[in-house]
Amino acid sequence: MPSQQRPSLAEPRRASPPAHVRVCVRLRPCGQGDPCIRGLDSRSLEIISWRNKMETMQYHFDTFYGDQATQHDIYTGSVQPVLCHLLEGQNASVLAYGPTGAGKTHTMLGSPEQPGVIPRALRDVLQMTREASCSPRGEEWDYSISMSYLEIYQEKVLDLLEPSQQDLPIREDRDRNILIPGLTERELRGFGDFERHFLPASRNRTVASTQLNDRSSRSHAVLLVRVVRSQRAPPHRRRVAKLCLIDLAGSEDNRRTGNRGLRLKESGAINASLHVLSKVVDALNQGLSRVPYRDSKLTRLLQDSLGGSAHSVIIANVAPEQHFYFDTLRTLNFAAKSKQVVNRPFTQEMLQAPGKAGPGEVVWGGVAGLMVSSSSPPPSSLLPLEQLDPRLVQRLLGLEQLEKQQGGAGQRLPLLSTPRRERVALLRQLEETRRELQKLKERQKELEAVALLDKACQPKPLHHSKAPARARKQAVVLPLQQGKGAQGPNPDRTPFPELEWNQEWAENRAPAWELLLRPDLLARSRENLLALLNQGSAKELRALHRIGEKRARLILAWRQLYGPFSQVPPPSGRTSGLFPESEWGGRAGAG
Ligand SMILES: Nc1ncnc2c1ncn2[C@@H]1O[C@H](COP(=O)(O)OP(=O)(O)OP(=O)(O)O)[C@@H](O)[C@H]1O
Repeated sequence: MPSQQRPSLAEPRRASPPAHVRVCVRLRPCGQGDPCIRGLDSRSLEIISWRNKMETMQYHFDTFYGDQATQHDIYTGSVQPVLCHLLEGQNASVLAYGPTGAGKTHTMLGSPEQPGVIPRALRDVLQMTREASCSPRGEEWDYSISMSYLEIYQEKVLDLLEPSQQDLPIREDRDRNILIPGLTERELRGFGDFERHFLPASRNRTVASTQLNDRSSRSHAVLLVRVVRSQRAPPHRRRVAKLCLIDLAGSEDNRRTGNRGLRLKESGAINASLHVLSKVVDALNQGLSRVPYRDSKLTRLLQDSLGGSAHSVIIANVAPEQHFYFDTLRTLNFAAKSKQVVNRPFTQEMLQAPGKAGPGEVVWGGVAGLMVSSSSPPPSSLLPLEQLDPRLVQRLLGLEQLEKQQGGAGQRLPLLSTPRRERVALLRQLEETRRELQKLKERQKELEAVALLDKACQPKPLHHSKAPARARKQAVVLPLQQGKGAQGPNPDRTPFPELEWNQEWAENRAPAWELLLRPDLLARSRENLLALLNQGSAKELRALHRIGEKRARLILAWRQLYGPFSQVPPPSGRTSGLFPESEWGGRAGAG
């Protein structure tokens, strides 16, 4: 095969030593009133004890920045050191945490006179890649940098570069990289590009005046920067790293903020997600098997920054005034427990055919931290074989071989003639193999279910052709199919018999009762149906007209993989069925 067409190959991940989350605390200058906290040295501080005002409690962090510290100090002391990992293909993230009005936005964004972490980091990343490509060894490498910018507002993921009200989905690929299909990504060739995209986007972030801050952030803002390093000549190695810069919304004590109405609702969402963040840190510290990343959008998005694959820095911002006392204490306690979180950064390199993966394209197979993609394919068994992770294909082939060896009549392994110890080991290996194979088969079934639902979403073609069905069938992982039986593939038999039903649904023939109902009743019944589709158990779904066991399972599988449905089929017209065309279009586009 010419190298040009060779599929991407993933090398095993190269793990770095475990890295503790680095935690620093920044104290903002005191406004009115007496301070309740003061620094002791470059790592420690003390705060008045709530039990006894004559006593203090001491805290130690990686770094403590007093109220005289400059933006430059914070950046060079805590942020700059982690950026070098980006060129090694490892992820990094910086997160500003703290109560409202304590200086998070000042630290991350700053002002034209005192630029914060974000502009400084972008300037340096651009500079670093320029220098690396000009160095004598760098001649063989191309670098590309791109950015995306989003906010999480009231549990909705909103694009700040191309603002709309669409709540973007958060997905995870099989290598646990977090993806946001549909999120805009802009290429950055210089700092001018960054300013051109970032400044107007920052104005799109939701801010409002509260009693504690005139310009209080009402959302968590996340800037994602992707750094891709590709080798010009064969073997075309490619490393991708992600820098995640996060300005969290501040926790708010609503007895003091005086928030009402919308502000109170926003505050509820902010506090709830910060509470989940705290639970995530607790779960990681206790080594629990279930870390509640999925309990909020924020933690889902931060999954690879906390306890994941990134070099992470938390900047805990605190305010010195006494009326911030309990907020400060909570922040310090969060910061103290975050110190114990250990991340496992790794580098993964891909061998990539030149020109295959430009900015915005996703290489399947688990590039470390490849997070944002406006064109990532939905996870589906319909990926052509050459796009499947080669390790998986190899594994399947090996398993298939073993399965054949142990499964075929008259082909049993000569276990009886093997010495006892080896026999036990062999049997154990076979058992493991069987379990693994079972898992893979289940996964494949799941993917087939998704593929089936994908198909159901496509508008019905005017002229029926069998070609698409064949193409899909071909793309299903081959070794497993072969393992299914001796009949071999039957070209006349659709691999997905349920398609007929789905096609019918996709055609959207309005049932007569819908046409007769009053519009308000119809709308209500559709709302109920949507709630049932999104929350119903398999049993409840089966209670629906024309939904049997299989269809209920398909709906559950879809829900699990793609999140809640946003619409039910409209009563008439030519839309694509259960999944609205726009939504489907977004997903298809993401593919
Ligand atoms: N280190 C600092 N030096 C000077 N001024 C500061 C500093 N930190 C914060 N400020 C000022 O304090 C005010 C509140 O800061 P900022 O808006 O950054 O708080 P925040 O933590 O982002 O609040 P919220 O969570 O409500 O968005 C701003 O006017 C900011 O300029």
